[in-house]
Amino acid sequence: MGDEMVVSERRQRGPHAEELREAPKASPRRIWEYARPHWKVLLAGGLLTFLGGLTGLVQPLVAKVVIDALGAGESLARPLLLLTAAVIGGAVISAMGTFVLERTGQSVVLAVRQQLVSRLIRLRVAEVDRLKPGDLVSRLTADTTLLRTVATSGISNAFTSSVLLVAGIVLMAWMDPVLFGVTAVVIVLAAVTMVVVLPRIGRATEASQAALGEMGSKLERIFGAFRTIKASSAETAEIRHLDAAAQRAWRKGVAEAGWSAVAGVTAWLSTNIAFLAVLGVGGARVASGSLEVSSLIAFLLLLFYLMEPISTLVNAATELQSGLAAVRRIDEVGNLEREDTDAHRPEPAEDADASDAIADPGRSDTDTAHNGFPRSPVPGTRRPARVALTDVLFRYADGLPLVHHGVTFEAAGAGLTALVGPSGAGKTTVFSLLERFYDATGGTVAVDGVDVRDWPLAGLRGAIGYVEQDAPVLDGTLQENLVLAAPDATADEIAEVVRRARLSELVGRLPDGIDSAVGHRGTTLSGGERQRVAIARALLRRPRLLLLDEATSQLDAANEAALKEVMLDAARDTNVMVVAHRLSTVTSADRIVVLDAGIVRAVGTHAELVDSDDLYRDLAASQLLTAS
Ligand SMILES: Nc1ncnc2c1ncn2[C@@H]1O[C@H](COP(=O)(O)OP(=O)(O)OP(=O)(O)O)[C@@H](O)[C@H]1O
Repeated sequence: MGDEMVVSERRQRGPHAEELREAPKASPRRIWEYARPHWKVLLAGGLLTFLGGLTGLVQPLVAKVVIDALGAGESLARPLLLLTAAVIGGAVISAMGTFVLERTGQSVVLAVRQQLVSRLIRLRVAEVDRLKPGDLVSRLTADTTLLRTVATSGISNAFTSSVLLVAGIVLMAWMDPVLFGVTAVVIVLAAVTMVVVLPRIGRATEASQAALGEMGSKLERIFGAFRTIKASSAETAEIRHLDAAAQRAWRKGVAEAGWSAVAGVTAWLSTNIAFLAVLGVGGARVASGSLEVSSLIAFLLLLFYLMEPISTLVNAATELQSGLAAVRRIDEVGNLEREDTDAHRPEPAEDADASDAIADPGRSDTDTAHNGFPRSPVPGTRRPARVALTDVLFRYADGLPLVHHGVTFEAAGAGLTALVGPSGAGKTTVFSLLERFYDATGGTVAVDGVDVRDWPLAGLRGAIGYVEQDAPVLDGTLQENLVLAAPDATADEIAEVVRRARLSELVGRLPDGIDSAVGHRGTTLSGGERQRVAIARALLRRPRLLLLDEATSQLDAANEAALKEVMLDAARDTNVMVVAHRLSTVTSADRIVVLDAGIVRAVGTHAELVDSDDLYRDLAASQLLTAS
């Protein structure tokens, strides 16, 4: 024990940061990357909007014809008809274009949400352990909602306004280069102001979204321990925490609104000043006879017409900044370490042990179906798993002390193995390594002679039934809870585990039987019932290895006896490992592993250990209650 183990590069995990790793500042290209799959629809929508806008551009030109016709005393019927057709046609085409573009925006958001959900669910346990779920939830809800604005009106408005603006500028330059020069000076000054203002909008948005995320985390903290908050009369203090985050979101929101107002007024002022300047310079030129009145009016109309695309473009740029802030927060989730669900990796490893395990005919129960998940095993063909830990070194994160200092023990075949030891000895951590919630820092954790890191993850977990210490029951019905890990279980199989987990009486008592709702976190069930539901769920998976983390709280005698019976029953044909906190559990165990401060002190039966191990004798004398 205690030998330094070298872990291959492949197995090393990245540094363990305390917060979400900051994604680099998002560029507008990131938003384009999300939109790219829809480029054809985007193009069609863009063309429609552009066409709609073009008919608008034609209007000043037609107006010039109307005025010229008026001056020449010609009929107005034709030009007016043309103008009406341009207005109505333009409106219809614009509406179609806007719809197509906004629909694309919604599709972009849908894709982002789907990707985010799949990333969140596949996060490694280690990442979720150090993060705040409430903040992650806000990235899925609040940030994607923000992205929707930019991906819908933002993309379409930016696109249409830019095109119209460019067309307008070209038209202006063609109509009168001098007046265009006057306009350009004013517009360039406005653009410079925007360069200063826009990044500030982005930063304010990001800070306000972060504050929203913090509110989510605080709420999640409160509802995660609602009874404790009430019982501790901590409502006022918790409200203060939430209020502080809400105030921060408000401050940043106000800052964002302020900068947006500056951007808006800059756009408005610049076009109006340009209007006045053109009127002044153009008027002087009309007076000197170098410009026709109709040309000045047409130019002013064009400028007036361009006011809208300019302010829309400014709005779109503002939204783009918010969208980029949201994309950055969404991208940070993408940087988190995810599990390789390796649904399509057929074999565990290249080493000899691994191929032995695969070739073993007794392994029919770990066969994988088309999607890599274990098939329902044929009763009678299940072979209990072999578990072996060899010189396992483990720390939860770089910089933290070792939890396991070289743990070595074996638990092979059917039977009950009890892990005992003082609180914090590293018992639950053994289960986390077997389930690969975490990977060992050194040494090997093997199931059936194959390093767990070389098992396809779905295959490994499919062979294991796991009952956490606080035996979580999820919101939903009893039936939904039971089939969580075995969605294909038949009614007979469910009835069988209900009987084995001593739940028949409960099912009989509930108003809707097995279809009764159990409440958020199973609050309508007792602690012992929740535990048995969790065990039944694990058993329904027909595991070859059952990991049971015994609750530290005391159960009443009837519940304790029921639980022990269920365990012993399962141990007849399954390798059952239990983190034991009760004397009755260990005395029934076939093998007891005594862990102390990250090393295995002794292995044996109850009788052997009472004779040979002082720590065990003390633990047994104190009923193995680990809160020592
Ligand atoms: N996610 C985690 N991150 C960092 N440290 C952890 C984490 N989980 C557990 N630890 C630490 O690792 C050590 C071993 O924890 P573990 O839960 O394995 O102990 P245990 O023997 O099961 O204790 P108990 O009997 O009280 O449940 C403890 O010191 C604990 O503080």
